[in-house]
Amino acid sequence: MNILVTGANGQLGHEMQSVAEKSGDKFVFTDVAGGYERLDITDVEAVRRMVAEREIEVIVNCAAYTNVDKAETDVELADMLNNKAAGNLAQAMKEVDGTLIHVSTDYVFQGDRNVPCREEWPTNPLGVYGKTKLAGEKSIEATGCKHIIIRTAWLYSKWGKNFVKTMQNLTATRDTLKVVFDQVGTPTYAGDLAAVIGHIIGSGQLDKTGVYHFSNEGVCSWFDFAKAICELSGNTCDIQPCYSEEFPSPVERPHFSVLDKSKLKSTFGVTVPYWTDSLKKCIAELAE
Ligand SMILES: NC(=O)C1=CN([C@@H]2O[C@H](COP(=O)(O)OP(=O)(O)OC[C@H]3O[C@@H](n4cnc5c(N)ncnc54)[C@H](OP(=O)(O)O)[C@@H]3O)[C@@H](O)[C@H]2O)C=CC1
Ligand SMILES: Cc1cn([C@H]2C[C@H](O)[C@@H](COP(=O)(O)OP(=O)(O)O[C@H]3O[C@@H](C)C(=O)[C@@H](O)[C@H]3O)O2)c(=O)[nH]c1=O
Repeated sequence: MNILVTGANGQLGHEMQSVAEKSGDKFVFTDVAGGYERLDITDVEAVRRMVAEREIEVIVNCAAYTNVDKAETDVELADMLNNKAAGNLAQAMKEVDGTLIHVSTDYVFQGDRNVPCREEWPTNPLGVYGKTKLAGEKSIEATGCKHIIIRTAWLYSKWGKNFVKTMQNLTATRDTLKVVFDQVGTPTYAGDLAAVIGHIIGSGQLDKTGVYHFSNEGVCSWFDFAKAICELSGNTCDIQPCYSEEFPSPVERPHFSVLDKSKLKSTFGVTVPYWTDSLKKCIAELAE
């Protein structure tokens, strides 16, 4: 199969490259930066051309606008990337009867119930990032293409910018730190998400159109996550829990966005690593 990966220079895009190395399928890795073959997903004609020339049957969309705070004032670009471009990719797949594997977020939920969020629950994003990601899901569905939308959460890896790398730096350079404990969710190691995407492709289950949830197993607050990162990195910062109000941000985030993964596990038959086990793996990789 010929598979197009967009956003190859991002966290998930990098991890998809390890998946490709172990696969018999032919992958084309693209981005707007980083020395990959150039594909701007906002350019629908360029997407169509690449799909036709490379006879693409599956697109794995790892490209997105992921700066949650900045999206509040950069609404047009966030919408262009997270919504309209997602629709472009879906349209291109519809035209060749291919499948779009797309990644969305726990931030589509308001997060005001303290039970794990299920796929069919009502959504109510609190900020521009979440709103544009939800609009992207709807744009994909509207094309009628075969699609697998995976909502994930709190993604980290050794690549790019993420909470693990930020906390490693802060806890190595500061004596004390405040981290919110009233936002609860589950971290996701991008390598585990890429492996699940590889499994879905490899097991020929691309016709199982729908929305699915995936994160690592377990539950924690950003405070607990920060404590684990600090300890596993061998740092000794005094981290104190705080309320969201004490950590100023232009955008409100969900208080409880743990994702229920039952649907993905039963549909695709995958087992999911516990969050601290995967965190240990990533921190070991970062130490190399
Ligand atoms: N990060 C997280 O915590 C979470 C992410 N997600 C979702 O998971 C997916 C992957 O996220 P992640 O790997 O962290 O994302 P990254 O921000 O690490 O990577 C996104 C990539 O897309 C590229 N890109 C930007 N504009 C374009 C464009 N016009 N055409 C093609 N590529 C472009 C970026 O390039 P450049 O850097 O040059 O802009 C970057 O390389 C996204 O859909 C995201 O919404 C879901 C939950 C949590
Ligand atoms: C750096 C820092 C952050 N925080 C808080 C801010 C925020 O509420 C929380 C996490 O910080 P971040 O900047 O990583 O948050 P954020 O960028 O909102 O992370 C989100 O990114 C998008 C792309 C997603 O899809 C989400 O799943 C989620 O991963 O920790 C502290 O309390 N203290 C600190 O020192």
